[in-house]
Amino acid sequence: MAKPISIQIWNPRGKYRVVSTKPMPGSRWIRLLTDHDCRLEICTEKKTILSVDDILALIGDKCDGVIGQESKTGLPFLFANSFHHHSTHQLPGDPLSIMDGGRWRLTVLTEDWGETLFSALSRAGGSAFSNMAVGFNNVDVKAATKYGVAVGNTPGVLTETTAELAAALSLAAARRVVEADMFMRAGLYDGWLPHLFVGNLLKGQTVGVIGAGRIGSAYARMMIEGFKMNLIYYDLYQATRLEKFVTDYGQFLQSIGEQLVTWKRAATMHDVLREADVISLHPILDKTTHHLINKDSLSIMKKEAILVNASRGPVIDEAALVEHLKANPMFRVGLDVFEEEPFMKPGLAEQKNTVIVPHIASASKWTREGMATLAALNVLGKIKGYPLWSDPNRVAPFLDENSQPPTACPSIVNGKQLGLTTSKL
Ligand SMILES: NC(=O)C1=CN([C@@H]2O[C@H](COP(=O)(O)OP(=O)(O)OC[C@H]3O[C@@H](n4cnc5c(N)ncnc54)[C@H](O)[C@@H]3O)[C@@H](O)[C@H]2O)C=CC1
Ligand SMILES: O=C(O)C(=O)CO
Repeated sequence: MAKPISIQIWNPRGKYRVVSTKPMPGSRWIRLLTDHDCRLEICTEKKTILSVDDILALIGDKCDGVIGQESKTGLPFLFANSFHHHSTHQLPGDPLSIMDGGRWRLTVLTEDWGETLFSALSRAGGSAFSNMAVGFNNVDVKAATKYGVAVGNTPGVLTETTAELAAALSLAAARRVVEADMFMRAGLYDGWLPHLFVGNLLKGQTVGVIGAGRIGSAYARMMIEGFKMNLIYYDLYQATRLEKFVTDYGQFLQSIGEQLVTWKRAATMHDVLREADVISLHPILDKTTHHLINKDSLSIMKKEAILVNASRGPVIDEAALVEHLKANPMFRVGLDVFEEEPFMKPGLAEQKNTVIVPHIASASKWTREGMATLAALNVLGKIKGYPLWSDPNRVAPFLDENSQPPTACPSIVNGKQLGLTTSKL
């Protein structure tokens, strides 16, 4: 069995043993655990992704809870976690086979939180696991529930930060910021030209959002308030608050003599793809959203459209995207996530009509420290037998540095299945 080499131990005499598979930002999460009688072991191993064997070694014979990382794309439980019953999408052949330097090889792209790890955690006396992420497509929630392990995630604290990065990618792609920056640095600029890096004006255009949940709605508001764009969205559920916001904001604009902004809930995703000038993807990753954007869906988008993805890489068929980018030089993308992270499909990096960043959408200091705090409090709360927080989207009380957090688990995704009670707070 592979043994992780380096571990940092805090509060060695603590009664409850909690393991974190990675160092996390900030120190409040460490204090919260150690102040509550936890012995905290942080794996400081340099590997980006720990293998199942590494994590088994970390769990050992006695472990009360684990904080894990989504880290990468995370395909393993894509299909197991789906709560939706119909899909027109094909299952991928072998999601863990990736092309590396011209050879196919097997790899594990993420911490693989399935049957093996949850049964081991349960045998070690553990009942708590939390991802330091809102997405949990790397976790087999059914297996966790079977072994009585609560699965935490970190919603709310990363909504605005992630939406801001999606807005940054939209702008950078629309105005060709990266291309122009590279041109400048290469010393190619020799004076103003009428045709130099002409891009798209956003004002008055239509922004399309696919998956208008927390992040999708926050992004929509930014684009509507910032650039006075009209909205078309597709989601399985009606985004009532977002619709009301656009109606009210449109009326306000009219009252000051400016042009109205409008919203439309599309009956199908294809309506969004056909109509929108900028399309941003914000759904969860499950079997209904795997390769949602593929050769066919790309073909119905406007030739000069902008596509942004800060959700999960496999929502886009990246090989089809590369072909589309090659054939349509005025079509542009902003990508924070990739189908087989940390790799990119051949040809993507060479395309000038791309803006590509390494999965940094939630990377603001406040958000990352907050994610660490929420993940630690999910684990601590379950160990201590605290109830579930009544509204996982209202996490501010857990993040106030100057007060003790509520005695509740901020967000447990299988709380109901485990029969956990909900806090009255
Ligand atoms: N790039 C990054 O660093 C980050 C990525 N994320 C990703 O963003 C996702 C969304 O996060 P939140 O907005 O907090 O989640 P959320 O649950 O509030 O929103 C997801 C929305 O997608 C919708 N949806 C589900 N299936 C759909 C389908 N087939 N078609 C259209 N819409 C569908 C849901 O109804 C929901 O409204 C996360 O699950 C995660 O994978 C989140 C944070 C940071
Ligand atoms: O929270 C998530 O789901 C991420 O991708 C990392 O912020």
